Amino acid sequence: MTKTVLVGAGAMGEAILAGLLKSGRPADSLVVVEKRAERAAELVAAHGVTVSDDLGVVAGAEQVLLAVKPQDIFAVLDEIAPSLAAGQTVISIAAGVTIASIEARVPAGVAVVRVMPNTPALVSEGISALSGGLAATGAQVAAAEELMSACGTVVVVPEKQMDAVTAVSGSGPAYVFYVIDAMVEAGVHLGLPRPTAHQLAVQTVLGSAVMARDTGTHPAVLREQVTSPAGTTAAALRQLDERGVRAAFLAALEACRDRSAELAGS
Ligand SMILES: NC(=O)C1=CN([C@@H]2O[C@H](COP(=O)(O)OP(=O)(O)OC[C@H]3O[C@@H](n4cnc5c(N)ncnc54)[C@H](O)[C@@H]3O)[C@@H](O)[C@H]2O)C=CC1
Ligand SMILES: O=C(O)[C@@H]1CCC=N1
Repeated sequence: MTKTVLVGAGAMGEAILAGLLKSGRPADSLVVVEKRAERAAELVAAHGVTVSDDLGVVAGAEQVLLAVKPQDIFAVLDEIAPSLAAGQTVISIAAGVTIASIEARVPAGVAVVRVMPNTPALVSEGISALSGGLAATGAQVAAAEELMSACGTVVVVPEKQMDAVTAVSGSGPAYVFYVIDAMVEAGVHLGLPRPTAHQLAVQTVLGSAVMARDTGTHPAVLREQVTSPAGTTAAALRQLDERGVRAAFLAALEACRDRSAELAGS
């Protein structure tokens, strides 16, 4: 029996698919619905899953995970609603789109769970924040948590925090890749061979993240440990402060949160 139908296998849908398969989820318990034929062929070749272009396959599935754009989700919901029945769970990862707006489009008794994942799901190092809707039972929320735990860590949050979550972790990988890219380019500017600069920057970010997670020490303290009096790090951090990098992060995350809230009405 098809346990889970994944609708929309773009960047995030494929990352979740890959995380599920890597965690040992059998390919025959999943069906992917992807409307672009070229993309569907890529997914079959890369993951050996069944890919359909028929949204009717959601009938009878335990969970229907919607990974289409916020601008497309209501059209998809209107199309699948006649095939849904009480007891099924619709899981949406669409940024900004509220549980209430999804509940209004599905039959009574269909559970809705809203999730904000991130792309490191692809390597099982993602983090997903999850909120259950009114019709979702504890068991259905737990099943959604279990599904997403194949992609990394899962935290349960009140839905009102979802736009802020999107600003920190949903879009967060993009800021980290931006920082890595900037460090590599700066390293090349300073004369390092590009592969060396790349390896140094990536491992530095990875090692720092693991250290922050595993020691539980406040990041400001970890930063102080790197900063010798009148040394090199102090000279670098002074430039970051003078150029307003901390303020830029605040403005960026505020803009992200606001855009997420705007997408509610898309
Ligand atoms: N990209 C990311 O890092 C994250 C994305 N999200 C959310 O995930 C969703 C997808 O985002 P992306 O993967 O970036 O977008 P995308 O545009 O790469 O993927 C969307 C996919 O849905 C397919 N699609 C559209 N309508 C369809 C239909 N009727 N039937 C079947 N397939 C259909 C498209 O062909 C495309 O492959 C969005 O709602 C976004 O807010 C959430 C967290 C992180
Ligand atoms: O950029 C976006 O809208 C999506 C949602 C979170 C990350 N990517």
